[in-house]
Amino acid sequence: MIWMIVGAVVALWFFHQLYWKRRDYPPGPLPLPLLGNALSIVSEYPGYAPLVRWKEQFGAIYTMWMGGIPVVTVADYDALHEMFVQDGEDYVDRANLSSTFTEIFRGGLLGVVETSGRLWREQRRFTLHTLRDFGLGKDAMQERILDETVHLLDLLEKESVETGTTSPIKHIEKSVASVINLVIFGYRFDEEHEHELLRNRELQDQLIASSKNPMLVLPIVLPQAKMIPYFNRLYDNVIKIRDEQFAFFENNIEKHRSRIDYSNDDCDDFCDAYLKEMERRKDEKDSTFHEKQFVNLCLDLWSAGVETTSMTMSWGIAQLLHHPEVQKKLHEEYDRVIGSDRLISMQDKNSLPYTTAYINELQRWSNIQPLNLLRKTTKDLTVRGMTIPSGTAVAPQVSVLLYDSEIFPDPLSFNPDRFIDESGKVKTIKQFLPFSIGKRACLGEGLARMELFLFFANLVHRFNITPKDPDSLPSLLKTLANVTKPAPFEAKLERRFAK
Ligand code: HEM
Repeated sequence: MIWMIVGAVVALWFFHQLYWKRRDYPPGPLPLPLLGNALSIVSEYPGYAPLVRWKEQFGAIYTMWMGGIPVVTVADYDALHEMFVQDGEDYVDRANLSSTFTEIFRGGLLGVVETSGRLWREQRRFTLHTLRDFGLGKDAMQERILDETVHLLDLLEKESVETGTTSPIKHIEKSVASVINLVIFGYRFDEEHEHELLRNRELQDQLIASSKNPMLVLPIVLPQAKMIPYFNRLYDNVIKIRDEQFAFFENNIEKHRSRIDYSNDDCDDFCDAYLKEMERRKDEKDSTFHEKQFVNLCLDLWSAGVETTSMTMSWGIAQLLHHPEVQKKLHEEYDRVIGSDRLISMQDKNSLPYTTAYINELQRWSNIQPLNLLRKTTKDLTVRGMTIPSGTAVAPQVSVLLYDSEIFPDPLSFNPDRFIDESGKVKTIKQFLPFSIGKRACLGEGLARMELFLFFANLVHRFNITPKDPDSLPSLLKTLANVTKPAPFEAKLERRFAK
């Protein structure tokens, strides 16, 4: 008798796992109990292969399961446009899969990456508008980025001359972090301030190491566990790291506050602009502009902006070492169009189509976010005859488009010419969407595009870049991280023009 009951329970459980819980969503790969389809992604890291395979099997819209959570995945251009542009408001909210973690680490649903509703709208609009006023895409921003680019090139050259080679990744990360810090707080990580960046990096590493301990989940989901000293120590350690990370932003905000002049509208940086907006709205009921929100917004601009941009740049140097023929074509373009050792600026961009094609191909090939951030449906929907309930997590999986062999034949090979048309101009390919699509598309796209262009155009214009050892080129394997990351490598730089 007991075995019949056990058998019935097991059968019911399988019926629920394999059919019942999946019946309201678009079809997709069979999820494993508890793990969902996460194992396929992890075992075929960074996950492009299963995502592409499932598209071929189930079509443009399919459901994959991350643990017990269904994620409706959208993986073709027409469907992305239909859903995220034409019906953008239906998918405008962010899915938050771990609200308890957010509450503890951020002090609430704050910032811009994880938020939704009025707070997100006001903060995103203000941030985009303010970055534009500071010259995102205009001269003031270009001046800052060019200045930082020159610092970076000098540093790479100095190391290469002194030691014979340079290890570019760590210098690139510092430079990209300096640009974000210049925009937010008005200073770069020069010798006086470098220790702040180093400490931030240490804290980030410690946070990642602590969150790998599965025991940490207990005091987070069950506060009473903090009465046991071991769990209390684990929890306290994470809170200490968070507080020190926030203190970096809070100290900078305090310094700005102590010297700000609220009587005029001029702003030196984003922090000035934010504090003035806070002051303007101080009598507003439920204003979304307050210090805790600002600290979280700074954290978001840092975490969304630094790794993405610096890893794309690092992949770019690795690919130049693998493809001397690409470097040769870039040099020919600079010799023909620029014709001297002057700095290249955004004004030159339209005359340098091969440089743009190279950067496009770099972003396509490096495909740095295999799994995109998740959005959430704001109501019950029917798309192409399939139902998607309100509140379902939805992923605009642009990484699948970047590796679609019908749009980009032989997608894993690196070939900038695929972005050049018959007349030698840059080819627009609508499926090329590295910054995603719709209302939640990347907020830093303008800044990132400018950084990538100014960095690569000036780097390749100034130097011949060769491998340390021609028989041992950098690995192109993507290592496990938030975004796809190259393993450390070295390169030799030689000036193309005498000093
Ligand atoms: C090569 C560089 C970059 C790439 C490839 C990239 C890509 C992306 C992608 C794919 C998203 C997700 C959009 C979605 O939900 O579908 C995103 C969001 C975001 N990015 Fe970027 N990004 C880059 C650089 C930057 C920079 C430099 C900043 C900041 C200064 C930034 C700030 C953000 C923010 C704040 C969001 C969240 C937007 C929102 O939820 O409204 N990103 N980015």
